[in-house]
Amino acid sequence: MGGIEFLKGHGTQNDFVLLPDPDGRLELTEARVAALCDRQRGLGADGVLRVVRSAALGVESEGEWFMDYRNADGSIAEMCGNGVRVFVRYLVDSGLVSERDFVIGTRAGDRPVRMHADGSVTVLMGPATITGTSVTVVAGRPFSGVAVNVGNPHLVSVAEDDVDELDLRDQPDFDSDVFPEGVNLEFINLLGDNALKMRVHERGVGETRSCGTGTVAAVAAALHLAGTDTGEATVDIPGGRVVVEVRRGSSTLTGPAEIVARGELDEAWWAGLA
Ligand SMILES: N[C@@H](CCC[C@H](N)C(=O)O)C(=O)O
Repeated sequence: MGGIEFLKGHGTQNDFVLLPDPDGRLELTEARVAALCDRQRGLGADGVLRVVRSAALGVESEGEWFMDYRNADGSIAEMCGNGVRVFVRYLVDSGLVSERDFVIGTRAGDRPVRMHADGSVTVLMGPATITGTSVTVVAGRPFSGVAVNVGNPHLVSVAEDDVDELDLRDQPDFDSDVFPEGVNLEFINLLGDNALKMRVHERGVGETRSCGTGTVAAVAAALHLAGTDTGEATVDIPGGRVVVEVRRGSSTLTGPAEIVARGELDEAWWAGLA
């Protein structure tokens, strides 16, 4: 029996293990995802992208391929903006998709995508919906924020000081009445000239070097605070830069996507994790 194929990739240093599983045969348990993502006892990643045919999961989608995304702790999330770009890069590079414009199925719904000649990818991210306000506490310091849903939940706080100064090693507190399923927490500086700087503490992961849905939420929140719902901005995250456009009822995310390695998992190790 052949081993289990994997690839490693990242989008602005939000990194993923990809598991090609076209027919949906892999038994992807929480324990296996957590072990794969562990940077000491596994390959190390912020999340897992299982590459599976929508039909194999019985998912209704215009897209042939479904992004089955899992957070590093094994939890399931609706959507991953950086993950979609890496997923697209893999599908095109491997010849599984021959078009440059196509649709990916996700738990948040279908996401139309376009892969550009330089390997970067634009994703139509759907609406970024402002759902209210809430407060998060980082190392005893409260930050009020704007709650935004981009398929998954976010709370975006504008920081007065440089976001580089924040200590995001521990899970910041948040209001679990407002976010019963947990929340991704973004902290931004408004740089002017349609530019933001952002750091993020992701649900199910911890601090990451980028979060695509988070950058869309950040731009939507910044526009909302400026009294509008339409605009474009660059977002600098520790792992690089993306470009976000927000319109009423829709948004796009454009950024790089890289595949860096491929190999086979050890079958005995995998079997021992079940
Ligand atoms: N890194 C992702 C978001 C992944 C899901 C998130 N942690 C959640 O639980 O909602 C991105 O690039 O969007």
